[in-house]
Amino acid sequence: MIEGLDGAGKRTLATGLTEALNAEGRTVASHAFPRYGISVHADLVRDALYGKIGDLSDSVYGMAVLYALDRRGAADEIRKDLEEHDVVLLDRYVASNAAYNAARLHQDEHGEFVEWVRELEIERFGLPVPDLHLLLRVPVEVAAERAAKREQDDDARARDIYESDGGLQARCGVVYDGLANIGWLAPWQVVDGRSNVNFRSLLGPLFTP
Ligand SMILES: Nc1ncnc2c1ncn2[C@@H]1O[C@H](COP(=O)(O)OP(=O)(O)OP(=O)(O)O)[C@@H](O)[C@H]1O
Ligand SMILES: Cc1cn([C@H]2C[C@H](O)[C@@H](COP(=O)(O)O)O2)c(=O)[nH]c1=O
Repeated sequence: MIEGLDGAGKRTLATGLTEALNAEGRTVASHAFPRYGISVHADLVRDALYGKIGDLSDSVYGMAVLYALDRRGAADEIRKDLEEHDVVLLDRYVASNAAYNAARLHQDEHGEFVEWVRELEIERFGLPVPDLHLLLRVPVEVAAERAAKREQDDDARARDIYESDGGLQARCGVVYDGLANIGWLAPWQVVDGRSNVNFRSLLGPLFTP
């Protein structure tokens, strides 16, 4: 699973890893969450993030359930991919829901919230437990600069309410670090994303989490 702040470079990392794995003769399946344009739940997430569904986005638990329903719809496909491919790369997964939405709550509520996300997505929805999280860590300012650059390259991609909230991104970075420290749900490997990532150096950890 590739995790990190908005604009951290997750999609770039997923592409680089896929190329490096293919060059080693490994087959790769990949998915990115939310699955905009693929799932009705993801499209509802997008509408909420752009303020098109009243005050739905104010509800931390409501948003988390929508993200989780999007993933639940992909569970069978992910399980099939796990059988048919050497590696399944997911650009955001359950940990995104824990990190981003915990970051919208008071710090005292974080522990209870991340446990609720685990219980909802893994136990009730039966989503596969990841083998490894790759946390692409970059300073918030760098992630924001990259997100802004990407916006210039693709003007159809305006910033959503999470992306435009620098405070949220900073708190989310702190929650991610906490999840990585306790090895939440699965092992975590922190990847320094400030400069170019050496994709080949990550192939070992992918097979020995
Ligand atoms: N290591 C890097 N150094 C410099 N620029 C980078 C690096 N990685 C990615 N970028 C650039 O930063 C921008 C955002 O990258 P990318 O789309 O991969 O991020 P992302 O984490 O998937 O974003 P989001 O979560 O918002 O979809 C792109 O313009 C990309 O080319
Ligand atoms: C999958 C997922 C995502 N989020 C948050 C993280 C981002 O700020 C937005 C949208 O994701 P994108 O990478 O910008 O397309 O949603 C979340 O809170 N919970 C999730 O499960």
